[in-house]
Amino acid sequence: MATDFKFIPLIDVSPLLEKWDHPNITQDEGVAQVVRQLDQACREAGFFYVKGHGIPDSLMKDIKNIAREYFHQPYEEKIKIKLSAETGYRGYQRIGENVTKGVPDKHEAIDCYREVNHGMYEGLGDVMQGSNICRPSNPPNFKQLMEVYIDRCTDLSRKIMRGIALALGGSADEMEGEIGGDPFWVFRIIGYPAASISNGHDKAHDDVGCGAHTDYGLLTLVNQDDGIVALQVRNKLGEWISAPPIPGTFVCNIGDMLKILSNGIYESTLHRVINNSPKYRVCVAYFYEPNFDAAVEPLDVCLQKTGGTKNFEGAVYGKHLVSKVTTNFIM
Ligand SMILES: N=C(N)NCCCC[C@H](N)C(=O)O
Ligand SMILES: O=C(O)CCC(=O)C(=O)O
Ligand SMILES: [Fe+2]
Repeated sequence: MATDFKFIPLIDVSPLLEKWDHPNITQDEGVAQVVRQLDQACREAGFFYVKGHGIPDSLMKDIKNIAREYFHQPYEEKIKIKLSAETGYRGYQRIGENVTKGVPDKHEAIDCYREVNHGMYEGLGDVMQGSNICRPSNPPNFKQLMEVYIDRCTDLSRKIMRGIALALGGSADEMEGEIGGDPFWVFRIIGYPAASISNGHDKAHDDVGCGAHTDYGLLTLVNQDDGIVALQVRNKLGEWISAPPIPGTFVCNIGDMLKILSNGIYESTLHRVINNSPKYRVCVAYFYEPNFDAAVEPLDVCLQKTGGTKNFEGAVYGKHLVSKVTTNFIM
């Protein structure tokens, strides 16, 4: 359960990454320390920064720079990969098309999902079926860079999830196999326009780049633009705690499916984005999600720790996702 945390902790995950598949992983003191930090962060904030993650700084920067270049293009170019129901909700959405709790968000984005081929997951996959137009051919390199980046994030997320599984008292591979062995990742490249100039008057309200929401799956890796403070996380007192960018780190947070799996020991924390800076902000978000057809239920080990009663209904991840994407857009 989120507490009245005032800041978001930073965790060096390198010991976990070094030993992620060691048979005696639970006996390693370095790993045990990371696991304790993950547990505390997930209980208190549902958010944490990671360093020592092994993804080169150059790759983290390159993907943000190419995102910036993409959004800088004229609308006619960007709309060539327009998101719609026909594309399986993949592709480009302009400012105001994504809606959170009924309010249009002040961001543009490209949404990309793991491939869904015809007939996969029986009927459940149909909504998410689409060509891969979410992989733009302009700027050149974009597609290739995206693929490299997504692979690295998938690998890192799997290893962090192993640490989280241990933190919950399970085995390291607790969240693999039927739950997350074939993760239905989501990849979003997001652009937030600079704050509008208010002629010195107090603005009646901030322009909300992305309204308060929780993420849908297991674990999100956010690669934020350096130098702009815009992401905010809500604590138990209802205060919005900033998550300022720390160069070279990812901001990680828990999604709705991990809340269910942990039977509420961990929760998906509300967060939002307000870009009050005079600069355009880019953000590259990678979402590590369960298998599309995973039937997500509280883990036995978590049920035992929480008195044996299910605090949440189970969910099929694909259904949860479809219920979100089909209501997220006004186009
Ligand atoms: N795949 C994820 N998590 N995307 C996050 C978008 C959150 C905003 C969305 N309009 C909503 O209301 O959920
Ligand atoms: O822009 C950010 O920093 C976070 C974006 C986010 O929360 C999301 O896309 O789910
Ligand atoms: Fe989010």
